[in-house]
Amino acid sequence: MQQNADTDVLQALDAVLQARKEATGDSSYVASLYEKGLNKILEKVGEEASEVIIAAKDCDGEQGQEALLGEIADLWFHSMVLLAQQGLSSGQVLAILQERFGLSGHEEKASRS
Ligand SMILES: N=c1c2ncn([C@@H]3O[C@H](COP(=O)(O)OP(=O)(O)OP(=O)(O)O)[C@@H](O)[C@H]3O)c2ncn1[C@@H]1O[C@H](COP(=O)(O)O)[C@@H](O)[C@H]1O
Repeated sequence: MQQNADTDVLQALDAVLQARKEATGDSSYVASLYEKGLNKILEKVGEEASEVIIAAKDCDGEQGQEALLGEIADLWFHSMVLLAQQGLSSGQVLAILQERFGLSGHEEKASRS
C-alpha cells in the first residue's frame, strides 16, 4: 500500500499549478489544460469522477484499493487544476473542511432553517 503523505504536497502542488500559468502546453500537461480552457478541465473532472466510481465498484483486495487510490488522486489533481484555473486554491477548500470539522452534517442541516 502507498505511504501516507501530509497536506504540504497540496500546498506545493498549488504553487506548481499557479506557476504553470506562465508555461506552454507542449512542455506542461497542466498548461495544456489551461490552454484548452474550462470545458476541457470540467470534462477531465467528470471523466476522473466516473473512473473513481468504476474503481470503487471493482475495489477488491489490495490491487483494487491501489487502483481506487490512483483514481481518487487523479480526481483530486484535476479538481485542483480547476481551482487554480478559477483563481482558487486547495488551501481554501481545506479551510472550509476545517470550519466544518466536528460539526455533524445533521446539525449543520438543522441550523440552516
Ligand atoms: N499530479 C499530477 C498528475 N496526476 C495525473 N496527471 C496526468 O493527468 C493525465 C490524465 O490522465 P488520463 O489517463 O485521463 O490522460 P489522457 O488520456 O492522456 O488525457 P486526455 O488526452 O484524454 O485529456 C495524465 O497525463 C497524467 O499524467 C498529472 N499531471 C501532473 N501532476 C502534477 O502536476 C505537476 C505539473 O505537471 P506538468 O504541468 O505536466 O508539468 C507535476 O509535477 C505533478 O506534480
